[in-house]
Amino acid sequence: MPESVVAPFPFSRPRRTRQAPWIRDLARENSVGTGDLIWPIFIREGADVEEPISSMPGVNRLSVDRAAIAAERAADLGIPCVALFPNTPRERLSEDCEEAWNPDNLVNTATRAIKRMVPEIGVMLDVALDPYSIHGHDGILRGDEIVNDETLVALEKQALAQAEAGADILGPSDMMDGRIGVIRQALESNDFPNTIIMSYAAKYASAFYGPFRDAVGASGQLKGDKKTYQMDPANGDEALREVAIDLSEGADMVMVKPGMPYLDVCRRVKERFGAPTYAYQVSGEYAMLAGACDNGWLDRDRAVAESLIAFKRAGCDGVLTYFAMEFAEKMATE
Ligand SMILES: NCc1[nH]cc(CCC(=O)O)c1CC(=O)O
Repeated sequence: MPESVVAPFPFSRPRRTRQAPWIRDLARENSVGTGDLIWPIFIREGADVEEPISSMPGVNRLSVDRAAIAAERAADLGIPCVALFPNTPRERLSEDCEEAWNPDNLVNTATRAIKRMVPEIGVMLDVALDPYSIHGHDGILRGDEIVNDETLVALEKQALAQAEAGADILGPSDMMDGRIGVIRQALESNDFPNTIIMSYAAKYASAFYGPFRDAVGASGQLKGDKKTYQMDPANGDEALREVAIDLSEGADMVMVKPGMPYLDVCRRVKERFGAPTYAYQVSGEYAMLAGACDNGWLDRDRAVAESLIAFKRAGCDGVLTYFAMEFAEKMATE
């Protein structure tokens, strides 16, 4: 930040540059557009279905065909990328999570369907085992431990199946140690040199993921918490170490998650590394805002826009947000 030189009042009157829309436009430091957004979509089984998620009013689980149509609409509105999350049928959950590397699982099938219908939109997939495990954890459970290195073997298989299906960005969201290096090595050795890795680098053990676990059907199962692998919300320096590790292992882009309660972390990450930096405005943040808006306590359009510009102001290059479509639709009509 350049040191600001400010004249004493009345020579300095900050209100001069706020007096009318044209001068506010001219003085504005940041902007957020549809090109900054990644839209997360929940995928479910079946055909021609859209199923509401009660803890995320306004968000639906879509069948693969509906997801492809939605992705086409997103592309038309200028959204560059969608992120897909599966609501895996119960009978496909297991201890070993082999559904995660099934080439025909929900997200891989949806990726192929979207890439066929809308080749110009980016598709991002989460690399993590929680939507496939019977216990809802992001790794393999042995006794009461989430075992790191055995999980890496599973994540590698999952990542390769996703790259094979045509995913453009892989988003390891599991917080195992060493996973970026393993996945990058596997991609290089298997002729996927262009697959992008957006690492969930600073991912906190947060209360704000509750509605997501509902959406993917993992809330019932989860035993205990994720504190042995996700970060302590009290820590900031540790986030910088996590980001440093992931970049040094070959991540192209990094993410901070959740978003709004961690804007300080976004700022520090961007300033320290200058890498492409993203925030995930997570399900609980969506639920909080949507709930207040639905009750008439907040003006939805304004609250959503303000929440998104905050990420840009904090230094993020983009945001994963469940508000992406409504924001894009609003922008298109303005
Ligand atoms: N590893 C899975 C994953 N990927 C994205 C989210 C949360 C997204 C959201 O809350 O919107 C989670 C949940 C978790 O870690 O428990």
